[in-house]
Amino acid sequence: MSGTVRAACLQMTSGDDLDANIAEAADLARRAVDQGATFLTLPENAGFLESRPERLAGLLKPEDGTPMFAAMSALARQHGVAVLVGSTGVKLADDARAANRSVLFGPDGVRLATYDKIHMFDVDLPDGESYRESARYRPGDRAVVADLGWGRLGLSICYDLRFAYLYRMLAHAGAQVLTVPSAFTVPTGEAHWHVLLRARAIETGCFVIAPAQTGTHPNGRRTYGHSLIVAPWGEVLADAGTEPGVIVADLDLARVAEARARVPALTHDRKIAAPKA
Ligand SMILES: O=C(O)CNC(=O)[C@H](CS)NC(=O)CCC(=O)C(=O)O
Repeated sequence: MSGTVRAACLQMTSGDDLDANIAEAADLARRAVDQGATFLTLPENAGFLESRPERLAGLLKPEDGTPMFAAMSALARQHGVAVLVGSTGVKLADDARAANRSVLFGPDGVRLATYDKIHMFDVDLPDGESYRESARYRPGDRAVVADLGWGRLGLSICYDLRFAYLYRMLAHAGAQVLTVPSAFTVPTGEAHWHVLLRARAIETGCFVIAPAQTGTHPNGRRTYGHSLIVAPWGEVLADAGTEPGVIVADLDLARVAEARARVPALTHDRKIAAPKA
């Protein structure tokens, strides 16, 4: 599959008001469509960014009752564009924990793929920030690719970015574009965000599209912003900075094959023995 597609990252500051988050996403989506984008991506926790357990309980709904999914399916159909809801928390029937779930809608509004975040952000940062994502969310255990008319996507979410094997697996499964919707912390974003995203693009010869949360959220969290679109050779095509807004870039799918022809590292994997302890 080939051709050129205009992709957009919708950079948001999501809070705990479901309707307000949908309104922000819809406003940014219209701006992206006005700029000619036909593939729209929303960040992690686009539906709500809320970790306080007493509030979280009221926000979680089953996938088919999740308002952000319903709204973005309708918007996709209305504008005839594909929309990736980077993630929202989804209540599960068979687990007290929720899923941190990405859903992709095609231009007819039909759901094309569902991905549950695999790697849980259980981290204590030196500045005192502490996260226990696994207390609230059940990790996924399955990598996911999805086909749009113009190419194949490999899905991931935020902290997954630190696990290169996932992206290599997605590239070997035929992905040409990797999506990394995120809500990165400010200190880890400053230190690692751009270099990790560029590394994943370079290692796999894929475009990388990383829509991000930004700013200060109602629960007191701060996120790094800098939604990024990276080309397969590693160049940054667009960077959203720190304000909410939209960035777009044209993805020429021929550049995937070009980057992989220049350095065919993806075809040079080896089976190796582990080191002796
Ligand atoms: O907790 C919430 O409110 C919403 N969840 C998130 O924002 C998620 C899980 S805690 N954040 C990350 O994965 C940040 C990863 C990151 O920053 C890194 O890898 O450095």
